[in-house]
Amino acid sequence: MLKPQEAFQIVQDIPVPRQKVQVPLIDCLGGILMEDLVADRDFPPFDRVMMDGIAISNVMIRTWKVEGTAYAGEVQKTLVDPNAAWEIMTGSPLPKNAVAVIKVEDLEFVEKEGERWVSCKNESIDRGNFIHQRGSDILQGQVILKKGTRLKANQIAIAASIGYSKLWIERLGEIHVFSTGDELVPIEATPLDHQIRSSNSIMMQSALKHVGIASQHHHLPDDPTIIHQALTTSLVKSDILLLSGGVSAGKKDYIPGILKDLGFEAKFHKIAQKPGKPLWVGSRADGKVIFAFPGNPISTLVCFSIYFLSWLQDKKTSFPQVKITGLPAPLANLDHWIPIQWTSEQQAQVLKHNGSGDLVHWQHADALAWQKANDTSEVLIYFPL
Ligand SMILES: Nc1nc2c(c(=O)[nH]1)N[C@H]1C(S)=C(S)[C@@H](COP(=O)(O)OP(=O)(O)OC[C@H]3O[C@@H](n4cnc5c(N)ncnc54)[C@H](O)[C@@H]3O)O[C@H]1N2
Ligand code: MOO
Repeated sequence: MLKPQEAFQIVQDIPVPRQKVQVPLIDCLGGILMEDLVADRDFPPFDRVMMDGIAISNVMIRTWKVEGTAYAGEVQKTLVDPNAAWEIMTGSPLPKNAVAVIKVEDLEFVEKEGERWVSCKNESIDRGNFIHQRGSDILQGQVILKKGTRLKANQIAIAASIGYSKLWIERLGEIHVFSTGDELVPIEATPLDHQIRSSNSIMMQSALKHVGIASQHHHLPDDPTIIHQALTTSLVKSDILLLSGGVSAGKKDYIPGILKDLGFEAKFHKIAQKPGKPLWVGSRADGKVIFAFPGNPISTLVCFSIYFLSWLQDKKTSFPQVKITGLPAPLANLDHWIPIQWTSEQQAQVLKHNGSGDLVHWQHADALAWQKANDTSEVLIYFPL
């Protein structure tokens, strides 16, 4: 049977299916840019004043007559008298002939016989002071955002500043999440004695929502015809399906067979790990990918977090180490994911629980310690939850 690290690598090597779409800029976050974007003008487009204060051309004198006031949003002014100054505000174009800006905190203004004068005690005034020079960030016609860039908020701002209200991007489509099993009822239902409320799908959908991915949920009974039909319909719209339940050895564990009938090739079915042994992952020639998680809530949680989310987010999973008290004896043939809780910054203790169907005790888990088969060490690597 596959070791977790082998399974992890196989999953990482599956291409994440993405859709090519043109969407409003507000919806582009997290998408991958499909074209180079070019600066439509110099940035900044004019010599931009960086501080509220005055703009001057003579840096050798310390008192200037004020010729006028220039605000952001006004056309560029001209400093006519070489020994005079313009009062200027942050964001305004530097007046023609000015060579430096002095900030208002270093200035004193006085009114004399109907004229406004300004003086400054600074010892030296450097030319270019507080001037964000035209084209110093980028010149018109140069590539400002490269094709293939994953768009974060600051890159969305750049696209806006060069006039793109829509972009062509590659992004994840909606993920379809399926719970399966005749024993499951919706959250709001009152279960009969032999029934339980479904919790796996809302767990996965919440985690997806947290990372900004839209999903929809459907429940399926243990009926192969209905499952086959529902998955066929879903695969027309969605590139990634997440299923929980029906993948182990029970008489109604139909999922692997149905996925084969739908044209999916299993990358693997079963990993030498506990919990989560019967995880099924596969893909189809059209690039669609299905993760079918073992139904026990903790098995779904562990497989979803460790294998699926790291794949989806293209994250190199980091595995730091911690010293752990209360470890059980290692298993002979399976790697063991053990819930641990921090006792200090350096140490953690094992949480007692009743197996992978026990959501209650696992609520306190801060991380999953990875105890490899036959490994008796008390210092283990872990996966934060
Ligand atoms: N003979 C064997 N039996 C089992 C094996 C095995 O190798 N041989 N593997 C065990 C392991 S490990 C796991 S994990 C489970 C996984 O089984 P399935 O994927 O077939 O899941 P189900 O049988 O459908 O359900 C298992 C358990 O989880 C509950 N469940 C399912 N879906 C949900 C949900 N959406 N919300 C909450 N709880 C859910 C379900 O009611 C069952 O109690 O199989 C072992 N058996
Ligand atoms: O995934 Mo199973 O939890 O080992 O019961």
